[in-house]
Amino acid sequence: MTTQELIAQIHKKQSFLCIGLDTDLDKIPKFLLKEEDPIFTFNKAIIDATHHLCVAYKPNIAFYEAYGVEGWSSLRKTIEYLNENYPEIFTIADAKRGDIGNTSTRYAKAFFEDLNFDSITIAPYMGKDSVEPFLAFENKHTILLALTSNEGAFDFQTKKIGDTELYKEVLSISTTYKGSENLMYVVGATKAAYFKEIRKIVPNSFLLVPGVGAQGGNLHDVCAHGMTKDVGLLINSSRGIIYASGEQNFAEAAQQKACELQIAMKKELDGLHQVF
Ligand SMILES: O=c1ccn([C@@H]2O[C@H](COP(=O)(O)O)[C@@H](O)[C@H]2O)c(=O)[nH]1
Repeated sequence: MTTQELIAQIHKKQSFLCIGLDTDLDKIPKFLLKEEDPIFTFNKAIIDATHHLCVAYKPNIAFYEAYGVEGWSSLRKTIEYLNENYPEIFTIADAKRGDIGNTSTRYAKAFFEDLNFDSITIAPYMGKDSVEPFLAFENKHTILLALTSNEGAFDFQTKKIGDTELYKEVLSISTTYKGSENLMYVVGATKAAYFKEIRKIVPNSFLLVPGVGAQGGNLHDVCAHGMTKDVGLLINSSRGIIYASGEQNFAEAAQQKACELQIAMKKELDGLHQVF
């Protein structure tokens, strides 16, 4: 999917919501456990109930790998279901990969070619030759971890190298990579105070923003400092939406939570149109 197609979807749906499919057998409604593939059954119901309210889904790969071959099969069914039934949806493999060049190429082939995701999250720690293999894929997007939502982000990411914080170096150096027009960045909603600085370095890039809801980040604060004229934000919520209910009505409850976020996002978009 191109960035322009993603922007068009955001305007059409008046939403920049990304729903995280962190599907955990210990948390899904118990009655689903008798299904042949409970993870896919759960994901399909969530997707069918919420696809009109969001522009992206983000399966976190750890939740699938944890169940071995069966988990990987549920992941494959989920991405195939999305691509076949909702091709307008932007898909994110939250895999946090990155390795020496030839290994990164295999990761890229796994997620972009075999599974046909639109994008993947990548750890930037190994630098240029670990990231550029992902950027070589046309109309695929590489989402670099810049300033993450967790407390441990302060261990390294905000430490200074000379006069500059590490996360700022990640942002500015990565813009020099070949194919950098396909870069997006992860910035936690819990780090709203940093968005202004981040926008000085990457004024137009899309930011994937996890951390609203369960982690305490605030949508309005993120939008106030992070929005661009093309919106430039994908706000992720996982547990806050998909586990809204553990009962028979789990999909309706997820729809209700997604709807609340979409309404809040529409308000932010209305505000944006008054500015630009
Ligand atoms: O900085 C980061 C990077 C990734 N994540 C992931 O996003 C979701 C957040 O889930 P919630 O339930 O909405 O808190 C999850 O998959 C994380 O691994 C992040 O939280 N922060």
